Amino acid sequence: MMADASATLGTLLRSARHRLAESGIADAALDSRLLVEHFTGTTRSDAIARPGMAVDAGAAAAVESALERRCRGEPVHRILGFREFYGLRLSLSPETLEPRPDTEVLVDAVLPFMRAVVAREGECRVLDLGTGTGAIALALLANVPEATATGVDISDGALATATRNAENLGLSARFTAKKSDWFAQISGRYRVIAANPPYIGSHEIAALQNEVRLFDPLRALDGGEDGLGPYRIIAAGAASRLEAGGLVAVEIGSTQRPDVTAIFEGEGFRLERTVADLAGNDRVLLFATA
Ligand SMILES: C[S@@+](CC[C@H](N)C(=O)[O-])C[C@H]1O[C@@H](n2cnc3c(N)ncnc32)[C@H](O)[C@@H]1O
Repeated sequence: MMADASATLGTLLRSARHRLAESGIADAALDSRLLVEHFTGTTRSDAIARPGMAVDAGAAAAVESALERRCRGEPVHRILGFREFYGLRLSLSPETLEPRPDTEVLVDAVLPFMRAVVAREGECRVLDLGTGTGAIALALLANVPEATATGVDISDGALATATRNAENLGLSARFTAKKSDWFAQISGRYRVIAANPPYIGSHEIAALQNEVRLFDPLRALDGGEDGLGPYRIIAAGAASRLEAGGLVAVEIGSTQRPDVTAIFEGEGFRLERTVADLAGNDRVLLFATA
């Protein structure tokens, strides 16, 4: 499909879907709709009510270039530059992991605890280790107006993106971005320590899907030789940064529950709860001090 000065929204949507399907893109219908809507500035309602509306040549050319990127395997949200997480629109950058729906399970698991703390004490301090786009911290803040959060990352680019996301969402007064190698620069105590650390074994990276391996930053994926290195550091440092009665919530790979539990138990924690993701896999572990 070439940019066409006489394109209408309906023809553009149809040819975009056809083009992605022919290239073997699994979600051709959804991806084509997301790309066309975004780059033409239209909505689903426009597509239904006004399929004959003209699309100017600039917008059609932008759609064309987005489709080329998608056909070459770039994930649709990387092309859009943002992704929805827990109802929040988060900007992405090359230094940030694209937040995943599985991580929303961690937010769901922590929110009731935070609300109970706020009901008793009027505040709740959260530390989000490896914050990336700020996804976990910002979703928690958006849903608990009395809470504050510090988002830690080792990547300057990720911290810049998290800061921008906090500003765009009106949460920056309660969010602090902090550069730190896990706990190295963290001195205070927090009621909740949350982390979705890199947890893929270094030798498994080569076998990941291209969309992950080529577009998510390696630093967000690689958990060292056995994928457990970050958990060992986080478990070892958590007790001295946790307030009394605090909670540690970590996302895990689907087979890592026994290993991660043993690591935390070895540091004096007790497994409170295992939470499954939408596919039924173990995905989040909640620990309290024993
Ligand atoms: C799997 S991503 C999670 C991002 C975000 N929390 C989410 O759930 O979408 C892991 C994050 O940990 C960060 N990270 C990796 N090594 C780190 C370290 N030594 N100290 C702090 N953050 C680190 C990466 O830059 C990345 O943003």
